[in-house]
Amino acid sequence: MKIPYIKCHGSGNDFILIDEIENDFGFSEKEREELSLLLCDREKGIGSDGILFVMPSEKAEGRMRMFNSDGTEAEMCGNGLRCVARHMIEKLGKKEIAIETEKAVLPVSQVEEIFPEIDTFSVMIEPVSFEVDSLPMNFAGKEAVDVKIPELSEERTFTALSVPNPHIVTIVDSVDQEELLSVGKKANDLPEVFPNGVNVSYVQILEENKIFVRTFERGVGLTNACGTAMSASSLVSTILGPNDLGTPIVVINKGGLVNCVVEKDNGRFSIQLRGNGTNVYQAEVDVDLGALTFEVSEKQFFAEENATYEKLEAFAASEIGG
Ligand SMILES: N[C@@H](CCC[C@H](N)C(=O)O)C(=O)O
Repeated sequence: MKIPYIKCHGSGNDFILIDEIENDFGFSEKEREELSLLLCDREKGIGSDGILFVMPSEKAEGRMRMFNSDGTEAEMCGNGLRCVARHMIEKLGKKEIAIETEKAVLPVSQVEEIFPEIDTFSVMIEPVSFEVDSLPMNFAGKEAVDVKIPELSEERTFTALSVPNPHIVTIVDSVDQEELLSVGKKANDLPEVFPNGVNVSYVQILEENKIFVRTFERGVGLTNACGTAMSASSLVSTILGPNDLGTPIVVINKGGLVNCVVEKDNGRFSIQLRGNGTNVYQAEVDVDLGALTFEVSEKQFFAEENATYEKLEAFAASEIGG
């Protein structure tokens, strides 16, 4: 089976984008899982944090399904949705469209650049819920806001929320990557507390409306950035920290930066996530799922936009002294 794909990223969170509107491959659920395991592998595969399947929708201009590198499907993917938004916006020649995701039809648009020369896409992150049942999380209370989870850490306090994939967020003085790795692994090996697993983020407040976020992603591990995690972290650091509602929060990550605007309307939170949707290259992969082998054609790189993105990356690194 020959599958054209685009290798793309949002803040260095990288994906293989497969357009099933252009080509109806008729993948089974098992094939989606197998493709993710085979192609996302960093050593033997193409290498990526996940696959974005772009499909037709009856409710919107397109539909996104996102599979993590371990073959599991996520309810939502913020960085991935920006890449899908860019793909569909360019394809349809419109600036504002809607994309169906597992839990909601979400508005996406091309907006003012958040960094010089970086085409910027805004995606709505919702529904948002602090109810522990929405993750799900087994906890003695309706919500778990700024609470200890002794199975994970004796010291830290976490806030649980779904956006709508499951997240826990802790605010720290400085991000200890080794600790995050260990806590992330523990949290995803704790079905009695998190039956469906959970994304774990450590947030450092750099100044008012500027934070640094690192995330251990369910189904992947430590990634350069996670869009839903940066959105969840912006909301938590608005409620528990110095950030403001309705104001762009600059979120620095290992792969760049995004802006998040947290809004509250009739008691309900939503977050606008704004950032890049950068294409790295396009190619075709010839996959034999029976033999679990594949071959990639010659790659056509998007050299200019990648060179431009390097400037944003360098700026973001300088913001955290890297
Ligand atoms: N990196 C994504 C989130 C991908 C899904 C996540 N690992 C999960 O299983 O919930 C993002 O940018 O939001």
